[in-house]
Amino acid sequence: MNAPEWKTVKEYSDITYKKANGVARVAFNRPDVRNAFRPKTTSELLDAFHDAQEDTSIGVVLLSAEGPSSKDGVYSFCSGGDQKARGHQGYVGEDGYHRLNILDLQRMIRFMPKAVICVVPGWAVGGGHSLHVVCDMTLASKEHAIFKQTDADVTSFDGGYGSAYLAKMVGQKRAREIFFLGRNYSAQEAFEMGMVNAVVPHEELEATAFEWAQEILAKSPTSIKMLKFAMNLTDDGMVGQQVFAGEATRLAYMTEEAKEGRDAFLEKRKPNFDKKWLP
Ligand SMILES: CC(C)(COP(=O)(O)OP(=O)(O)OC[C@H]1O[C@@H](n2cnc3c(N)ncnc32)[C@H](O)[C@@H]1OP(=O)(O)O)[C@@H](O)C(=O)NCCC(=O)NCCSC(=O)c1cc(O)c2ccccc2c1O
Repeated sequence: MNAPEWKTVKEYSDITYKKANGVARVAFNRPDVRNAFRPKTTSELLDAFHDAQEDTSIGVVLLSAEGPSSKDGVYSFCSGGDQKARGHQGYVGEDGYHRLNILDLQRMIRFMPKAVICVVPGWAVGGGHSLHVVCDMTLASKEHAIFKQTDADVTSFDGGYGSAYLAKMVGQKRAREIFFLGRNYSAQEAFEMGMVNAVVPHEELEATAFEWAQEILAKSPTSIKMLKFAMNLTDDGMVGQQVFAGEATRLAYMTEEAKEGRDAFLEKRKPNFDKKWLP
């Protein structure tokens, strides 16, 4: 497969954002602090993800990271919330407000009607670990990826997707070990636990993610969207039902029956549903 011709969509300070061949690549770009996120980082991520969601030519989003660190050559995906930006009630942005807006990004990833692949070139820690959990799939660098949960070291706890959903993925005992002990796990160990889809040689990581994206893009967009929402549904309660049902409503709107209902209202007449009670 030819190398993608990435085109920068928009310049940001804390992330990079590019597109090529139906794929959007959103990447952390603070490698010298292991790609820790501050509120500005998260706002930029939300902006880029919103653009990718709205762009009908985009079917897959890669959430990745730039690197390595210019200080010591270490690769990272994301080390979670920037502890230097952490204030009394959350992470403090330039506007002085305290935020936990990474949870907004988690929901955006979870509910966006497109596949999101997490590309982990190095450390995936704390809130960075939770982000990989909430993505639809994860590809990890064989040589450099390390998965670690430090929430219990810094009095934080992702009580939603980061932990409870992780437990559905790797099992209760493993999830508790990951959070309670905060150990390092290699890409291979994460794969064996069921939280990584493939362990990829570092040099091939980005190309492999792009190939996986191309395979998904060859499928039916409606099927991918409905499958994602169907798999989310049982874990997302009423919101999951709402998201799935919203798409079912969209499909119903496309029927002749729905057009008749709309037209009858606009023409101030009774609808003629023509007794199409299909078996
Ligand atoms: C990631 C590490 C394990 C890497 O260790 P290593 O030894 O390789 O590197 P250093 O520790 O020397 O780090 C290099 C350099 O980067 C800076 N840095 C690294 N991580 C962060 C960070 N998270 N914030 C700020 N700065 C960071 C480090 O200070 C060094 O800088 P120098 O100037 O000295 O060069 C290790 O770095 C590590 O353990 N990092 C911290 C991981 C962490 O605890 N993250 C926060 C977890 S909590 C969280 O992320 C979180 C955020 C939310 O918004 C939530 C919202 C709602 C619920 C839960 C949330 C949540 O859990």
